[in-house]
Amino acid sequence: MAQLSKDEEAFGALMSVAQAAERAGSLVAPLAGAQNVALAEADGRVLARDIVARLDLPPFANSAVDGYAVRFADLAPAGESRLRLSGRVAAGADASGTATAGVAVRVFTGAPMPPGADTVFMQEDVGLEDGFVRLPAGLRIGANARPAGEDIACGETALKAGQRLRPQDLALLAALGLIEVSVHRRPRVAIFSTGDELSEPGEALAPAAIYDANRSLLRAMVARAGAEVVDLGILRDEPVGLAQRLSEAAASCDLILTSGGVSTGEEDHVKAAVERAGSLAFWRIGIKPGRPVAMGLVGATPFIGLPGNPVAVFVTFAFVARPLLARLAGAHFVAPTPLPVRLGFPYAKKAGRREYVRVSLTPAADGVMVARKHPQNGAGVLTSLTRTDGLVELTEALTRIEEGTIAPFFAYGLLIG
Ligand SMILES: Nc1nc2c(c(=O)[nH]1)N[C@H]1C(S)=C(S)[C@@H](COP(=O)(O)OP(=O)(O)OC[C@H]3O[C@@H](n4cnc5c(N)ncnc54)[C@H](O)[C@@H]3O)O[C@H]1N2
Ligand code: MOO
Repeated sequence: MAQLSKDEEAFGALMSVAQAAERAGSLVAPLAGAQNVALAEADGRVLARDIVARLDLPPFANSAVDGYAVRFADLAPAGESRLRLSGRVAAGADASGTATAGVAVRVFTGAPMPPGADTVFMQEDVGLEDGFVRLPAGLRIGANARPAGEDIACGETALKAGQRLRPQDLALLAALGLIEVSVHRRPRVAIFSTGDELSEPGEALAPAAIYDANRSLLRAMVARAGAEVVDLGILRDEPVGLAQRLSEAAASCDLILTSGGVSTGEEDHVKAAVERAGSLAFWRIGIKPGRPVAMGLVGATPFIGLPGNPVAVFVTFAFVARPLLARLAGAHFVAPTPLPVRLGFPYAKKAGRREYVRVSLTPAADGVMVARKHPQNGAGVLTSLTRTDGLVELTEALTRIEEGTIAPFFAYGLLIG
């Protein structure tokens, strides 16, 4: 608690993650400008307009199985029926001239239903003898037949503007016959690392230097979030040059992300540079790891200063930057849904901040997944991210969490899509 009271003395109560998200959201508006892209290029893009189905899906009633189509009314009211076999309709064939009164028609999966037929018996369930088909009792009317429009009806909204297109959305658009869609322009996101201690991978490592890991992390996270990456390299710890580079980036990008240099040390120059080139909206929020995160504007371009520690970069990108990026991209941000897991450890935390704990999952005898805390929880330990399955979220009000408590778990896949 001593640390918390010192924090409060120095900085006042920390802004919550939710308040920070709201504040950040109020500073950015969705980008103007849409473009048409071919379906083959549309994965991950954000729809600029609603898509209305211009045909029924499926477009015609068809058989869901290989079997025999009949008119339900021709079946015996009780017990087995026996109908003459007449006609054959394959997928892609024209069924319009096929007679169905009092007969069973051979059909295949995807074949149009012969006119008047409403029910299909699976071939495994029937008996064949001398040009007749024996049909067991018990099938309901409409069984194994797919009516036109059962998936989506002509005139219905198939996908809404703001949907970030996933593989299954692309399949739906293709099934509706579309070859291109109108999508929002992708935000251009400038990425900088800051710090005199940073070397580029591939270069010789100078004394007291480390290789820049955060730009690789951010490049991939930004790209997976559907934005265009503008990698601007490493900025040195020097406020005037920093402000200059930030202003240049603001002129050609829609969002600036930096990592490092946002804490309290006198070598942490990023906040001062942002104040020189624009304005700070907030600094420090109630999140761990990642507390020193800063947000502001450089000119009119939103800026997020992520902390330097790589785990803090991961967490603050996922929970602070990603919702803002979605808003810029014109997307409906769907907050990832955590799943319940059982904590395999007790935990003590400070009130007033949201903590994300790196955990690995193993199933217990009762089938519930048990979360085990990674032994190293330093915000600079990259293997704590590579050797675990995801993050357990412990919300602001919690202080003491007992082993066995059910807690929300975010698999990494939910945070980097
Ligand atoms: N007196 C205080 N010290 C610190 C505080 C505090 O409140 N008071 N906060 C701590 C927390 S929490 C974090 S997180 C860090 C964040 O500080 P900065 O954003 O100023 O980050 P740096 O000091 O520049 O770097 C922190 C750490 O991360 C390494 N780093 C930086 N960039 C990269 C990169 N691109 N790739 C890999 N590693 C990177 C850097 O070398 C440092 O070790 O501050 C705490 N201190
Ligand atoms: O909150 Mo800082 O991000 O861990 O170490």
